[in-house]
Amino acid sequence: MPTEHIFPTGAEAAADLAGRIARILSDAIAARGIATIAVSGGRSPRPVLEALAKAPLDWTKLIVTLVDERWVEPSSADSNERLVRETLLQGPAAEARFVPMKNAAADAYAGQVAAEPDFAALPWPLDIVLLGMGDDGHTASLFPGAAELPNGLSSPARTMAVTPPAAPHQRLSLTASAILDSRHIFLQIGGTEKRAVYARALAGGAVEELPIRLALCQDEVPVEVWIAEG
Ligand SMILES: O=C(O)[C@H](O)[C@@H](O)[C@H](O)[C@H](O)COP(=O)(O)O
Repeated sequence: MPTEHIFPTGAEAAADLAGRIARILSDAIAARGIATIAVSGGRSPRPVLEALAKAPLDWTKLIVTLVDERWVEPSSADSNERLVRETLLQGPAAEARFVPMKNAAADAYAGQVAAEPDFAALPWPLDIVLLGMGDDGHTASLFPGAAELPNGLSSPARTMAVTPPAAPHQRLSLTASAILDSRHIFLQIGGTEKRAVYARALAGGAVEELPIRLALCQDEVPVEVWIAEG
């Protein structure tokens, strides 16, 4: 059962989440000399990443990567890499080592072949995986109905390529096993629709129906959820 942190607004939830992330990363650096975080894209993480960038961390000891990426140029407004560079990797935080997902391959499938060694070489388990969730219950780029979903849920690889059934761009994504090879999973949700999907996911059922269940319906990795009521 996840630990829930409920706030009236998204801004308050984001500020609290950023503080929690900073404390865990600081403890990881103190304990192991290095800390790793994989962050999601989309709209929700922006205020968290902007607040985290201001945390007084030894950024030279931090590895930042992505939970998933749209197969677009990093200059694209749809790029998760661009989101991270514009929000988190600013000021002192720009000293962090960033491991991108997008590479020069023509598509996400060739891109996955090129990216996998870089992700396999990360110091697993990751300290934090920051997830979001779509209204369809997807997380990362593990989309219900995607042809690649069964592989994404079972593969021992760290990354997978996927063509979402109803979202733009091919994607590169962490697999379920990579997401679960972490010390902390944090999920950020807000709004009525997502809170309803979250409640359905918690009630149990097939992970293929609501892939967020891969994180919510397991007891191996501690999961905390930041819920904005507004
Ligand atoms: O690349 C992406 O789109 C994300 O990684 C994706 O999994 C996201 O977390 C959800 O789609 C929620 O997105 P919002 O935070 O924008 O609602």
